Amino acid sequence: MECFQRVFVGNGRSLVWPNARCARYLSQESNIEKHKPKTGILLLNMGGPQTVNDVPDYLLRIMTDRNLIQLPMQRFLGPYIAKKRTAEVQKKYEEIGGGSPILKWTQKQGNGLVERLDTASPSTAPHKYYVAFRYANPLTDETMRQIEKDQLDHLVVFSQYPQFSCATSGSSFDAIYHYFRKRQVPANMKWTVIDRWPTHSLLCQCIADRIKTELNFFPVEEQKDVVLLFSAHSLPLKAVKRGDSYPYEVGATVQAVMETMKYSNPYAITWQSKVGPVPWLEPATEDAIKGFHKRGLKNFILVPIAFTNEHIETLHELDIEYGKDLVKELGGKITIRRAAAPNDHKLFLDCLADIVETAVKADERVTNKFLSRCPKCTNRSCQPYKSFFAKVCQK
Ligand SMILES: C=CC1=C(C)c2cc3[nH]c(cc4nc(cc5[nH]c(cc1n2)c(C)c5CCC(=O)O)C(CCC(=O)O)=C4C)c(C)c3C=C
Ligand SMILES: [Fe+2]
Ligand SMILES: [Fe+2]
Repeated sequence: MECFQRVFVGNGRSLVWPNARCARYLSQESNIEKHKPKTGILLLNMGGPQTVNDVPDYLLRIMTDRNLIQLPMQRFLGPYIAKKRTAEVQKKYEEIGGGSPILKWTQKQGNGLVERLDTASPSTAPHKYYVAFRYANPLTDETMRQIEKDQLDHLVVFSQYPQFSCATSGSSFDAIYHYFRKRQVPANMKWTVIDRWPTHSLLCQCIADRIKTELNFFPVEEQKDVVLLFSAHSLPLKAVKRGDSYPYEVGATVQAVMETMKYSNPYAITWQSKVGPVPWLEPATEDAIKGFHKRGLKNFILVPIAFTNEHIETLHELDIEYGKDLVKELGGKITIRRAAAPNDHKLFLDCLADIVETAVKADERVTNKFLSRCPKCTNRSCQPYKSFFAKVCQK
């Protein structure tokens, strides 16, 4: 008899619950013990400040992360730049409602994911999701402590960036390595690492659906000419020259989405959110809109392609700076709509669950053998002998 059974709770929803008639369940451990999660799914992301008061710490962590930014005399220059940017960044958060929605969306995604896994994979249930942010609460160290306490059988480390960059996913993996640098890795806990999923078919179907929703706001006869601008966070050219795979993986996502949409519309990849004076990937989203507008194009949909939640760069940069301010600057003779991020779209929750289920079934420590080592990178997250993968996954 199964120790766990599926209990239907209405609205077609179900939960996995201890089976009170199971002899093993009754005779052995307590109810509480049986509720102990067996499989954890650790959702990695950068996070964002919950309130404007959290902005200084958030920026300080960003500016002192050498996997993300390499500055001369970083210990001094990093905090200095963080302090200088604080007021400007706080103002932006105030304009989008006072804080980042990343945690809210991640929790919705975690709940949707666990619900699906409990139903589809009772043998590895109960599942529990954990959130580890790199620059905001809940931070990686705090979450790893909880994971150790929970004594899981299996931990699935799941980067929430679909495309790998050693500045983003790499930095999060490095934070886990850092946590275990002076600690024992839990001996009985199995690990699975999901480091990228840029062309997953359900991700592409979800993004295509988000685009179609926006296309329907245009007059039918204009819909096929609406320009889709897939907008990804830019990357310094220095990182591209080191061999970071992020730009190619962003390209792969865009091609897979367009394939799903049967190349129904004109499209381009553009890059947003450059910071500082060094050269970054171009064309910038703003310049692309201006350039296409000059050539007489007037209908656009901006599609966030490298981040799965709404965040400051969709809600402020795309919606306010381009969707409102730039439209005004261009004399109002242009329509810019924006596709929603995947957020809690059903197809996206199905996508997350499919990725985890497939990875667990494959029973390999690392799901993608092309674990990024930028050929010329000196970042700690790229150095095999020091890295998280060497310590945790490849022993
Ligand atoms: C998803 C892809 C991202 C890549 C690649 C990336 C690289 C990258 N970022 C910086 C510097 C900053 N990024 C900042 C915010 C920020 N970055 C991403 C995503 C990627 N970054 C997101 C989603 C956000 C916003 C999160 C939120 O708060 O909602 C910031 C802070 C904001 C600011 O000061 O304007 C900095 C700084 C570098 C240098 C880099 C590549 C090496
Ligand atoms: Fe960034
Ligand atoms: Fe690298």
